[in-house]
Order: sequence, then C-alpha cells, then structure tokens
Amino acid sequence: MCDHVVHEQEKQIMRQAIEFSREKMIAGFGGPFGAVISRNGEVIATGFNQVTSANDPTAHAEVSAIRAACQVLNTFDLSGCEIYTSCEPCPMCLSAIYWARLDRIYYANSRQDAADIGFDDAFLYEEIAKDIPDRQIPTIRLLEKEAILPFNEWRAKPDKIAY
Ligand SMILES: Nc1nc2[nH]cnc2c(=O)[nH]1
Repeated sequence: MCDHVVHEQEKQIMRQAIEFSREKMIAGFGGPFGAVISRNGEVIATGFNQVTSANDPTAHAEVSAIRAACQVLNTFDLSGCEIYTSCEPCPMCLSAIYWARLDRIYYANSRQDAADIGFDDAFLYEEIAKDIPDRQIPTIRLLEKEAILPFNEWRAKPDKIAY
C-alpha cells in the first residue's frame, strides 16, 4: 500500500480532471470521465471520454490523455509524469498507463462507483482474472507455430526500439 500525504496541488489537478469529466459529459462527448497528465506539478495534457462522439470504444479519458501527452512530449514513454483520473482506470486504461510508464496514478471515483452508474469497469477486472475458457468472449488459439516466427525475428533484430 501507498501511505501518501495528499497535497493541495494534487487536489487542484484532480479538480481539473473532475471538471473535465462533468463539462465534456454535459456537452455530449461521452461518459463522465476526465483525466490530466502532469509533470512536476505542470499540466502536460488533458483527456476526456469521447467513446460515443468519436465512435471509438478505446477513447476513454485516460487513453485520450496519454495520446495527447505523448504528442506534446513527442515520446511513447511518459516516465516522470503522473496521471489524475476522475475514476479508477479500467483494465484497458490501467494497461495503457503501465505501457506509457507513468510514475503514479491518482483517482477519485472507484470502479464500484462506475458500476453503480452502468459501466463495466468492475466486471472487466473480474473477467480478466478468469481463466481464458471461463471468459464471456470465446477466445480461440490458432496458428501459434506460424505466429512465433516474427517474435523470434524481433528477439534477434539488432536495431529494434524496445518499449
Ligand atoms: N476510468 C474510466 N472508466 C471508464 N469506463 C468507461 N469509460 C471510462 C473512462 O473513460 N475512464
């Protein structure tokens, strides 16, 4: 567990994420979720949920903020940055946060709060913890002997950019 003492600046940045969640939801962009990415207390980028307006099921607030921050900083590696999100990240966003190597996550509403207003965040955490055959979406493995070839080529690629 993390025994962090919350500072006023952190609350202020989280308030921006919450304001975004509300403003953009009222404006009709999508669900009530907002996110801010900061570095050393400075706001780098913001994001809000645009799933229904952009016809993009991956356009969650956190993913949108990560995409924007990576454009601003011209990098795929956000180490040194922190994300403030108005709701605990769903498994997709949590993975994106790990892939982006963010240093810290601040969240406000919980996955249970999201479930209470009809979102699948809590369900998805349960789903990915299950064995593959027990999941709701049938998941079938095939052609693994062919697919391993590019993996082996990647392992041996001398000029690869690892991430
Ligand atoms: N944290 C989070 N949970 C969601 N559930 C559905 N959309 C979102 C989103 O944008 N952010």
